[in-house]
Amino acid sequence: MNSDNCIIVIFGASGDLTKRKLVPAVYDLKKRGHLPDRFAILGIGRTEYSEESFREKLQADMEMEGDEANSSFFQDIYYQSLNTSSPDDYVKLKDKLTGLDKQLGTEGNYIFYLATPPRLYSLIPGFLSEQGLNSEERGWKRLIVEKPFGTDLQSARELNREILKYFNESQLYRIDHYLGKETVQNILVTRFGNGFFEPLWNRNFIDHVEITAAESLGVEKRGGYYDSSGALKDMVQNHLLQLTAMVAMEPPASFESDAIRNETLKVFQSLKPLNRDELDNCFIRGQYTASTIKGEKVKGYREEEGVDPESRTETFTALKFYIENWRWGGVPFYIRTGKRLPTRVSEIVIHFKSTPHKLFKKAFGTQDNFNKLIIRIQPDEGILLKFGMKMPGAGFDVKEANMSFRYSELSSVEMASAYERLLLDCMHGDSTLYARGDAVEACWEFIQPLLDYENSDDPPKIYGYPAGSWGPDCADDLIEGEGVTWRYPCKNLASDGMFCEL
Ligand SMILES: NC(=O)C1=CN([C@@H]2O[C@H](COP(=O)(O)OP(=O)(O)OC[C@H]3O[C@@H](n4cnc5c(N)ncnc54)[C@H](OP(=O)(O)O)[C@@H]3O)[C@@H](O)[C@H]2O)C=CC1
Ligand SMILES: O=C1O[C@H](COP(=O)(O)O)[C@@H](O)[C@H](O)[C@H]1O
Repeated sequence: MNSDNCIIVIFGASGDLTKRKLVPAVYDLKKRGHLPDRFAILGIGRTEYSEESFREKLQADMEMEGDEANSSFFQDIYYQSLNTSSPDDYVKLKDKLTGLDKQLGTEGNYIFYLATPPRLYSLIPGFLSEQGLNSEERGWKRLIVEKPFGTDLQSARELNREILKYFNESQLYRIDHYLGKETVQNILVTRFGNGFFEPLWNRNFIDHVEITAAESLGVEKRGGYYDSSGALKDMVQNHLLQLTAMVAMEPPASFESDAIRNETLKVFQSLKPLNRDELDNCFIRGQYTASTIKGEKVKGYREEEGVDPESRTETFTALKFYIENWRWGGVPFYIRTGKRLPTRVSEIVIHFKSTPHKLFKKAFGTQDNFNKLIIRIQPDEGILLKFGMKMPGAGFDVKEANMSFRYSELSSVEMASAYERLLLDCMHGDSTLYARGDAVEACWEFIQPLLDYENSDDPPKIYGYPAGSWGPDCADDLIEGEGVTWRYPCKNLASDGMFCEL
């Protein structure tokens, strides 16, 4: 599909997200021939740059030299310094855009990308609207809003309400970059493009579902932001619940954006509310402590730059919950995410029920339940099916066997980054892989009792776990059942450090 000629206006253009994700994503789109003939990026920030010095900064950030740096891509990048809170500066922005339209032929089609501190997300749309920059009289106007979309249920509702005064839902693109990952989209194809998974995909055959998003890095340079957020808001409210919806949703009637988003919303609306009395048994919080990983000393969270030395913000969380509907009644979902875990891996494990009668166990003493489907989101994307097979030789010794598929074997084409995919979708006006306002609010509604508990006078415990381990030991207690544990794709790496209550 061809994209319309357009300008991407990035607010927060001197920031980390722009240099690490957004501009590289547009660069890759250009390399793959996905950009329209007439196109520009207009960077916006308070910092003063000339257009040339802004281009040079981006080339340096992207470590580009020689031919790459001289490519026509950088000639399409412009910059305007602007104080996001000054109404007069938006007059200058409008003039700049009108000038670029005349010069380049971009036809008044603009994507406004909000990559600023989140408090500005509710202000910038109002200022844009004062200048008529939300009007689609001449060219389309789309607004991409970065995460976090609110910090709790009330603020998310207010933010929706405020932005919707100026932009319609159809113009609004709330980004959740997990939805841009190829393998996340592939969950839909796996489930709804094959006849044999779906008949088993329900409470009759599935024992429990496990979703993990583990990171080996700590908070890096984002300590200031992270300390006011924590794993629950940073990862669970958005990415992990979106993954849950992909696993749990009903087949949509069509592949239209709203058909899919209606089904994901129904999942969020069916999440069994977490009630305060149960929370101590289904909600675990952890924070990484100093340790040694592969011989190297690693800081604890409280020693990280920008973090309160007495912080009680969780860098790990695990949660057990249920989806109350016909398909999933009684099936526990376990999710966990954390920083400074032993490896970077995101995966979904569907644990199938064991056979009703353990024929081989009775006769020969061995027959575990091997039946799992593992959907690996990253890295080394793919799908692994585990089942039991007879070991060659006498008797009936049953061992685990694997059938695996690697995404990289399907095509030699390099996979697009999530931001690349999502930006292209926005250029095409396709919001399927963006979160709808009602879904974002439903996710906050589910999380809110946990936030209330965290902010109460008697907050939940927080446990220290050594950086490089799989989080607090007590996370294992969440999963109930004979011989059932989390899947550990790689062993603990921490060679010292303490598990403790903080
Ligand atoms: N970095 C990441 O990996 C991710 C970031 N995000 C979200 O994207 C947004 C941007 O993040 P990130 O790039 O890391 O943040 P940075 O702090 O690196 O950049 C923020 C940018 O906003 C600009 N800005 C505009 N107005 C203001 C203002 N009034 N006060 C302060 N800064 C202002 C700053 O430029 P100037 O000073 O020139 O005005 C700066 O370029 C955040 O909301 C974050 O939550 C989401 C996912 C990942
Ligand atoms: O949104 C976020 O996601 C990243 C993890 O993304 P991934 O694509 O690397 O899995 C996380 O590090 C960050 O804290 C969070 O804000």
